[in-house]
Amino acid sequence: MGRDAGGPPLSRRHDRRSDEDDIRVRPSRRGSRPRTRTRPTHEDAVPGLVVAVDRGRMTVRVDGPGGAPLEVTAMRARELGRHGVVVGDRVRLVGDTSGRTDTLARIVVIEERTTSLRRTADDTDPTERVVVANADQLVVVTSVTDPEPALGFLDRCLVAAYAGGLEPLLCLTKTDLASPQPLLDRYAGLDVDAVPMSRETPLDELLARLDGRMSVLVGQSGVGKSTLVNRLVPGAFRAIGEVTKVGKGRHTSSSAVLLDLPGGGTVIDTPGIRSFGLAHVTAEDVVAAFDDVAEAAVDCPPGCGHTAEDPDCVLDAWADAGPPARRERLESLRRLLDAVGQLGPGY
Ligand SMILES: Nc1nc2c(ncn2[C@@H]2O[C@H](COP(=O)(O)OP(=O)(O)OP(=O)(O)O)[C@@H](O)[C@H]2O)c(=O)[nH]1
Ligand SMILES: [Zn+2]
Repeated sequence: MGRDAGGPPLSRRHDRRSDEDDIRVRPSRRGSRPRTRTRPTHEDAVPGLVVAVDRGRMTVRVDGPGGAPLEVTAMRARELGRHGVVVGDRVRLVGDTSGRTDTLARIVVIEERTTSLRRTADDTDPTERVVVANADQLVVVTSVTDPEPALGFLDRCLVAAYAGGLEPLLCLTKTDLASPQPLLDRYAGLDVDAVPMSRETPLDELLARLDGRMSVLVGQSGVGKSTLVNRLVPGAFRAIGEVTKVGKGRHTSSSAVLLDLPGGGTVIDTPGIRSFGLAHVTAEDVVAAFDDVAEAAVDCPPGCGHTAEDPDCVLDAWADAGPPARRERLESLRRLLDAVGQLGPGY
């Protein structure tokens, strides 16, 4: 929207068009100053991908000379206001994009996000933070034992994935120690894709799902996520066996970092994410990720939470009217909806 330098306050305007005409015939008292501030078009800005964020400094990957990837350090331009930049953001840069030591470019545009993995600090604090932008899938790494699967955390990860537009994938580690079957059964009703994994399992099955896509990896401490990342991205050198206490993660180790898979595709490791506050998520956001359920739920009363306690929820009737698998699907979905309703990120 254009801003007039010398026009009357908006409240006194009756007809915007005549007002503009008025200004044209009666030049602003400030003389040569242009009436409408011309915002830079940034047509020559260089497109890039944010691969790391560290205390206000972004590492942005751009096409260097000859198309070879080049990493440029950049800051947010002031004109972006409070708009945050996260790993996975597609941005446009101006200034020094040479990537040489001690140079700094400016991020002037953040492209619209296709997906956003979000969380809130806890379930009562509605301030939401985008953790990663534009990722295709959320890979939830969980061990089948040692440590025992944190079911509440798994449910919460799935909810965050569905609410953010990411496809969830379960990567079930340490299958040399126990069977993944109980976990597979738990999520069967939701059709969540799952890959069993141990240190000895070939990576093919997992790589087939990561190929050509941008995937975020989340997992609680000790599940074997670093072991996995080091296998997937030789040279990533993620620290293995490091003890991190929930809620006491150091900031230096908590930022997400984007890593390239040798065969194509990228994984984003999120060492600091041990919980998902879901204050920003509604039951509707979750239900919307399941076409069949969403279609049935249009007959629910407005604001229906779709849980077993919601008296007029039509989903029970929907489940009863179909094959037994529908009931299983509804039960699985309601477990996720319970996670939305629960308080406390440690749930
Ligand atoms: N038995 C078995 N142990 C594994 C497997 N994968 C990893 N481990 C062990 O589990 C422990 C934790 O592995 P990490 O890779 O450090 O786990 P993490 O998820 O990165 O945990 P943090 O370092 O706390 O973030 C280590 O002692 C690994 O050697 C597996 O497939 N089977
Ligand atoms: Zn309902």
